[in-house]
Amino acid sequence: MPAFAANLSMLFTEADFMDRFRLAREAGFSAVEYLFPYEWPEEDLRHELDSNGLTQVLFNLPPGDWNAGERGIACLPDRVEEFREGVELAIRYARALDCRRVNCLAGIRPDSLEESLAWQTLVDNVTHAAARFEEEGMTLCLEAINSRVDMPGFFLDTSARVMQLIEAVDADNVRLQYDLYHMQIMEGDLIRSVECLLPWIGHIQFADNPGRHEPGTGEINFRNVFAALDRLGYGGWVSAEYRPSHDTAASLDWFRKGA
Ligand SMILES: O=C(O)C(=O)[C@H](O)CO
Ligand SMILES: [Mg+2]
Repeated sequence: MPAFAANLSMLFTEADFMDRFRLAREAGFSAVEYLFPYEWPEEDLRHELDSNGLTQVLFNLPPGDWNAGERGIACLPDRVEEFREGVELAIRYARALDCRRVNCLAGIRPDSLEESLAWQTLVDNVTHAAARFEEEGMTLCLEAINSRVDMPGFFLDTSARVMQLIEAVDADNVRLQYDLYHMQIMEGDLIRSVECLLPWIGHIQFADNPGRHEPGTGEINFRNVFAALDRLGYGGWVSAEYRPSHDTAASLDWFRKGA
């Protein structure tokens, strides 16, 4: 079975955020991720990781105003300074949490923004972030997110688009974050895609589709997908990023039984 991590922004939400680390450990996880660490002091997060023996595998760069609907600012030309400040803040947290991987959300392109300008801004921002991360021994992940259900207008919505960006940036520490849920919606053909893209995949997440719930609630054959990851020799983390259909404990059958 792959090495599984729990996404604390979606799992264990029955409890306050700081209590979710303990719940993840008690459920048998050795690693966690969550959307953003920035509203908590680094030392408090570090304490939860240490006292529960957990590894932090991923978080995201600051996304702009999340509550106002922003989903990253990397493609927005009038936000470059803010993006760069976010890179430095993320590095501070990554050092404190000993987290080697940070995801960059491309953002939603407003209709008024020309596609070529959004693309060039994204290439420049990712190039900058990758260079800073390289100095820190960190990997920059780029996630393709579905623009059909969850994030209409998201600028990077296919694996091909992310691969185009990885090629344009041409840095050794930039990788594709392959989320099985988003890719099932946009592309399907999951096992063959992972096989083709494997050398560029830096992180994997999953939820079933439709509904974005736990394995077994939808159409993805997780037993076969996880077996394929093993067969292909994928050595990275595979994070459970789903909304439990009832409560978290009841949603973890896939984990207890190995999908
Ligand atoms: O939504 C997802 O799939 C993610 O992984 C991002 O971290 C946040 O939207
Ligand atoms: Mg994801």
